[in-house]
Amino acid sequence: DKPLQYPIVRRDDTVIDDYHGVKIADPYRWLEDPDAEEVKEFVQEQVKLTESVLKACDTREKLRETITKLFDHPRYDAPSKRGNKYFYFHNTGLQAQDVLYVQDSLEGEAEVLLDPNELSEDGTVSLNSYTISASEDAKYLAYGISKSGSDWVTIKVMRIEDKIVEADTLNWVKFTSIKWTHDSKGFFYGRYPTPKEGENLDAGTETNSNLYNELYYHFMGKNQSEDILCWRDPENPKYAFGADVTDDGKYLLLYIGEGCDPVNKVYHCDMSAFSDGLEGFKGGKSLLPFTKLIDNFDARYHEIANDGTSFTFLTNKDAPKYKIVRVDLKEPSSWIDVIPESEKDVLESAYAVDGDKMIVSYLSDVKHVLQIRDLKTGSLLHQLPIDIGSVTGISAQRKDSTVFIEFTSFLTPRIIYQCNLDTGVPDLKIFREISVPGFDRTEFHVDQLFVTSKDDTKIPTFIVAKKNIKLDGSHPCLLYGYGGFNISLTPSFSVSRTVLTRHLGAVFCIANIRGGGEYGEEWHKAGSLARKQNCFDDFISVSEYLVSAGYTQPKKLCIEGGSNGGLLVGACINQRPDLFGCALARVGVMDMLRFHKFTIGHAWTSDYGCSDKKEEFGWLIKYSPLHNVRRPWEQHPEQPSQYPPTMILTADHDDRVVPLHSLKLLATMQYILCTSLEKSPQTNPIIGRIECKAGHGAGRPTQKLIDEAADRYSFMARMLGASWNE
Ligand SMILES: O=C(NCC(=O)N1CCC[C@H]1C(=O)O)OCc1ccccc1
Repeated sequence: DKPLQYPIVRRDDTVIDDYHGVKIADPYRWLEDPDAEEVKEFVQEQVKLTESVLKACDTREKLRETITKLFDHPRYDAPSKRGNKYFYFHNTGLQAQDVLYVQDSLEGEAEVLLDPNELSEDGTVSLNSYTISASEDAKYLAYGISKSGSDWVTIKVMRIEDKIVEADTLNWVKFTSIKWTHDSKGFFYGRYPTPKEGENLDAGTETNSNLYNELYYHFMGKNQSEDILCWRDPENPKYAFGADVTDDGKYLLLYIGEGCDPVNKVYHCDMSAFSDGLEGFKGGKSLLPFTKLIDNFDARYHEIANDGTSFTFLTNKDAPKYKIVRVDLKEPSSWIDVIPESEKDVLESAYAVDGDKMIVSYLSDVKHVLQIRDLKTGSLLHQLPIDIGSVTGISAQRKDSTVFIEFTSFLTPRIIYQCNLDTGVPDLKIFREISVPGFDRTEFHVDQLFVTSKDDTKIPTFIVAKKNIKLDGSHPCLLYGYGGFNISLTPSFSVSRTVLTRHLGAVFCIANIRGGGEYGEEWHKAGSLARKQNCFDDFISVSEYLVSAGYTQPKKLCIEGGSNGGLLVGACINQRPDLFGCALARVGVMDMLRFHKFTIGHAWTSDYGCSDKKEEFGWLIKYSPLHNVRRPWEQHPEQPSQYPPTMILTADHDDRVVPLHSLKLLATMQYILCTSLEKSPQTNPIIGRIECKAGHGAGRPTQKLIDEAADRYSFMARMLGASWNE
């Protein structure tokens, strides 16, 4: 087909930065201002170009229709018991946002408690978080709402008995949980300072850096201006604060983090020592009096339970695959192991249940294993018999003897198990099973392979495909990856992926590359900082394996990733443009020299490093997608290849990874590969899909999710030459 008409975009060649003596041009710096008319025009031009390409993708409507139909099935999440009531989310199928229900008993009549779909016409207002006041009765629902997918949250409070929404409204809130004191008089939450300059700096389109986080306590019935400032640390503007109130209502725990590494400080405050609760701290005279238990960033500590001053923590201190430890606040330097570190498996989470037990979840070769253990001794009581797959949620409280477990896998949409611990041997009963009409799991097969990477590291790789495919290299293949921030890609069910494998004959793969948490902190570190290139080597090795083993061939292989995974895709097409038949880079981090300047980007230096430092600039400049676009036909004249067809996706309210990353890479690729040449060998399209009134992904309404999937995968289908079969 005829070469695309790309817009001619202004380059400002006067913008040249000096990084430790190295001059780096940044001609599209002007694309960093979301409010500039010129940037809005750039976006409009790209939207038009992309629409013209998508119109020619003939599976687009079929995909939209089939994904919509398969998506239209009732979904639930596990119930949570709070006080004397149960709470759970439910979606009838195509509702824009899940709805929060409440019931007096598991069998009782459920009623709608909060329906976010009523908060906006187009479903773009979402429920970001919620917490029920923790006293005996479930008195209040405190909840955070987000608009257009932004990370900014407005906290509201509803009285549960009559569903009246109180006047209390808290703004400038981001990245926080909500923790009630047990007297239900109020709750702790984290926020950022109200900016001095103009308003509209919490729209979700601004790029201002989020620094100087603060911890507050809100009294019900008061104005936010009367909230108590509990903690802040002006000397350390990158610090972020999290609070927790222990089950006995006595202690306030302060977690202090500085970035995204699994490391934090832990301070504690005995609130029972305050004569009249937190009232005494009104007027902001002083911060709360904390005692420092851990005052360094050597490890992560997460509280599991306490009995008086004896505290049980999950930690990775001297245990990169984590362990459970105990300390008495009265003797803060003597720690004992309760569950020692496992040789092979990662101890991912633990919850106190049934008074004297805990349910622990291990990740073992990227699949979850659940155990019941004695809280005091750590000894193994029961192994819970769950299938190969993922535990995506555990709903448990120490005072309850019943636990709810959310399970999913590639071929299991979701099963919610109910586990009663007060009977001798705990039984796993199916409480609810999500079924997807039209999905027949017997048509598919799942494998887990271990692919050898460039340095001989074994990379776990899941492969999902129709049964009995021939390994003749003929299949379109979608390879998905992430590789960072200690995040593990475990098996999950996806409607759109099911449609691709069923109707496009696609093979779907997940590569558990380094940088994730699949094998604990060593695996995470092996794909971070100076070793970030391992992520790309791993992903490229898995790609080469899929070709050599006969699953697919380069021109039928599509790679996809989001956010840090968008960086993965951007780096891999720069390094091996010949290896892929299509690339989908979603909300990617593409400018590795400037990411730390925008919103919460400064927190990511724990994985990436920072160009402010000479050595770390040296790491970043080598793989930064924006700075490594080069003409393949000039690099390797012997094989005049070109970049694969590439779709770069972003959204105007993405204030996690601001859109400038994608816009600058798009302009750079279109210039270097296409518009700067009279006649360019680059005939594969390089396009941007820029969504409006949408953000990084969380809270995206159902229709927008479906529309984007239809666009992404119909582009992929056309570029891979995949045809639709009923
Ligand atoms: O930024 C993240 N998480 C990392 C994140 O969202 N990243 C990391 C890279 C790009 C993007 C992604 O991959 O989703 O969470 C917010 C936060 C707030 C306060 C302190 C630490 C973290």
